[in-house]
Amino acid sequence: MALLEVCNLTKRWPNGRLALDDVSFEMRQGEILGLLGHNGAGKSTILGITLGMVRPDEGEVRIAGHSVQQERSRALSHVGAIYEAAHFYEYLSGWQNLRVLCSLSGWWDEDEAKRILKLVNLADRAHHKTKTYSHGMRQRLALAQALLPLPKCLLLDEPTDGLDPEGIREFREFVLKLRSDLGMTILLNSHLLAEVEQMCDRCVILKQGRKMYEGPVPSQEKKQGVFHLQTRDLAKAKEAISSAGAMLDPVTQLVELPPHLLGHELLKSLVEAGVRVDSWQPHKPTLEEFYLGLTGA
Ligand SMILES: Nc1ncnc2c1ncn2[C@@H]1O[C@H](COP(=O)(O)OP(=O)(O)OP(=O)(O)O)[C@@H](O)[C@H]1O
Repeated sequence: MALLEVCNLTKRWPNGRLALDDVSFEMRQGEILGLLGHNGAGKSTILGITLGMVRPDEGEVRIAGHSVQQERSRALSHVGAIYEAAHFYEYLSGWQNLRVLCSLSGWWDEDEAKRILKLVNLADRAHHKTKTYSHGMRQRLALAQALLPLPKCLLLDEPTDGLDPEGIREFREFVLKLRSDLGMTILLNSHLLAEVEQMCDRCVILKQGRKMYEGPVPSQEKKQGVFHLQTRDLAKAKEAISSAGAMLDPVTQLVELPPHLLGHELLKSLVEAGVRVDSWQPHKPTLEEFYLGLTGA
């Protein structure tokens, strides 16, 4: 069942700029979906609409079946978010900040707060002032805030921006844990293709406000009919490959097979033609290759 449904969103800003053009996609319960696109592609506008902070011209977002535009508080009761830079009261502790911020929404449960602070690895610093926190700790406090009260769905807007490699890895592990331990559904808005590759089940790619792709993260799938060849006999290989009806790109050494030919059959022909084959592997395109090909960057 879809937990979050983005339905036919169109948004034109008052300055005439079209930020979103009929964008739809959905997220199933328990999945991690990456939202990708160049600067200005419309990712933050989608998040803003999903959080009820931006009004779409057309379309709506439904969370657990409730329309954000029609039943705002009901829909948003299922969502936690890290959206833009997190702001805290610097002279209060992490614990006090959580208490104040949660109380604004009329909800506070001390045991739950303790549990979440432990989950994000902040329990031992919870009573220190936030002005003493590192950037990584602030992001973990923002995550704790997003998780109170336990939402079904988490929206993360560039959550690892500015973190060092250790902080990025730590944050990634937290997020994967949230899915495995709590079955959380997570929308991740990120510029970091490697992050999306490592964390997401599926992705949506936007270009100039339009959806260009929705599906599995491409690098997780072997591309049918494309092999990577490593050989010292490039000229001989090229000849054997073209006489079998396939194509070799001499720069990338990728071989594209015609539909009737199987990889092991072409490998046999290469060996029979006397080509010294160092390696012959099904090609897994990276998300970067796929993304740049699609967005024409
Ligand atoms: N408040 C606003 N008023 C006018 N135009 C806006 C406003 N907010 C965003 N835009 C424009 O809408 C388009 C989409 O912006 P958006 O912030 O959603 O893109 P993004 O994909 O999140 O970009 P980035 O990766 O740089 O954060 C851009 O052309 C942007 O300039």
